[in-house]
Amino acid sequence: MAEKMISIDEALQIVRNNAEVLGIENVEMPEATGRVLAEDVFSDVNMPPFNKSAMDGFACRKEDLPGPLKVLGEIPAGSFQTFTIGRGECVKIMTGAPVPESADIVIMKEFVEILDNDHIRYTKDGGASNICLLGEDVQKDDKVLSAGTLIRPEHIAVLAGVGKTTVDVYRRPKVAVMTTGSELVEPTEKPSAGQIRNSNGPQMVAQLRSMNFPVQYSGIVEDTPETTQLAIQNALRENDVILLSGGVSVGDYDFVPQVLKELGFTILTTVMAAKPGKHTLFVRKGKKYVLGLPGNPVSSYVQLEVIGKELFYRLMGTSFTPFRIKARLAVDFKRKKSNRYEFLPVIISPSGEVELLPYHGSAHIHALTGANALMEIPVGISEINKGESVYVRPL
Ligand SMILES: Nc1nc2c(c(=O)[nH]1)N[C@H]1C(S)=C(S)[C@@H](COP(=O)(O)OP(=O)(O)OC[C@H]3O[C@@H](n4cnc5c(N)ncnc54)[C@H](O)[C@@H]3O)O[C@H]1N2
Ligand code: MOO
Repeated sequence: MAEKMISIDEALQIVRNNAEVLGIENVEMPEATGRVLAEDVFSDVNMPPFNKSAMDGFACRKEDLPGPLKVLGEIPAGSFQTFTIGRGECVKIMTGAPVPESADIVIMKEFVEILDNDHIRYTKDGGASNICLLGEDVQKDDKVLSAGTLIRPEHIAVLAGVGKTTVDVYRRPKVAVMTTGSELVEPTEKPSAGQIRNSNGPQMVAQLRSMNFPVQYSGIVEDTPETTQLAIQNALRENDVILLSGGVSVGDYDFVPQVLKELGFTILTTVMAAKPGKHTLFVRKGKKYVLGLPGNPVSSYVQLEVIGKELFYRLMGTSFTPFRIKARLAVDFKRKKSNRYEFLPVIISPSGEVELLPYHGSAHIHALTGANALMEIPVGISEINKGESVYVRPL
């Protein structure tokens, strides 16, 4: 009997409810990109640490403009000099240098006329103060980053700025990638009759590497219950998650669900109202997880992006929000059945319109290489007219 299809949202919720963080480790700050902070980070300094000049020019009192102003001396960046600027006086100052307390404006050197060796005049009316005030960006003891933040290079700059040279981050999941199918040969081989090359294995490894995860490639597993069981048991010894493709649907040789049940795993998802990716298997036993993706390469790619990323980022202590935008369809779209949430390879044109591509279904990897986005078609929608807006996920 056919199993009940759950929605993608239900599947995502099941993943969220089950994925538990794997632990915390301390890493050197420069190596922390792609990791998730396991602690709040506070600033040990004010930023800027003093009233700082934003321009190369002259510091003076606004009320004395346009001058003439007598130049008392010079303050380069990196030096801290105490000038008292009085009526009709100024100090030459560089970007990044501390502005003397007695000045309330820095006039840009481009708007200054040199009158003689030590006198200048402002040639403009008004203008910004060009002073970044002490603590205007961050105050000492302010929280600058929160636990749960996925660290990007711009976060590294903040960590560096507050002198946080090592940080607590959540442990990344160790993932074994495995492909099942007696028809598969590795890319180094020429397929014989009835065989195809394993494209999912390298694709899944590449997707995980782009997330900066350590990956163990466990190879091709023949379609027998014994080899499937042995391969899963071996991979589980050193890994938190097995990411596998193929053998997860209803064929006579699709042994993965049965083997996982025999190994004591709880089956949490089997069929999902998704196209591609109807057969997306998610199972758990304690802190070990298996995500079984459909064998077709487009299905495996898409569901690693949709369900896989939710699982991996949750295990790492953060949530994953897919980046989606709304764009107008350049042509009419129709589909026969609307019972699954569909992801379709498309091109967002330079003018921002969504163009469809020739696409023959979930085995058609070449369609993905020509696409720059996935268009989303919700359940219940079978027609979308030209000019209507659709959600697209840029690739
Ligand atoms: N009676 C039914 N048959 C099928 C259904 C169904 O609901 N009822 N669903 C179809 C859909 S949709 C999909 S998707 C597939 C999923 O099947 P499996 O995940 O069990 O995958 P396989 O049967 O092992 O393979 C499917 C397809 O993909 C090719 N493949 C497998 N692994 C790789 C790989 N590593 N690299 C490249 N290509 C791979 C495989 O040769 C098959 O052509 O089931 C449908 N059938
Ligand atoms: O789920 Mo299958 O992945 O629709 O082709």
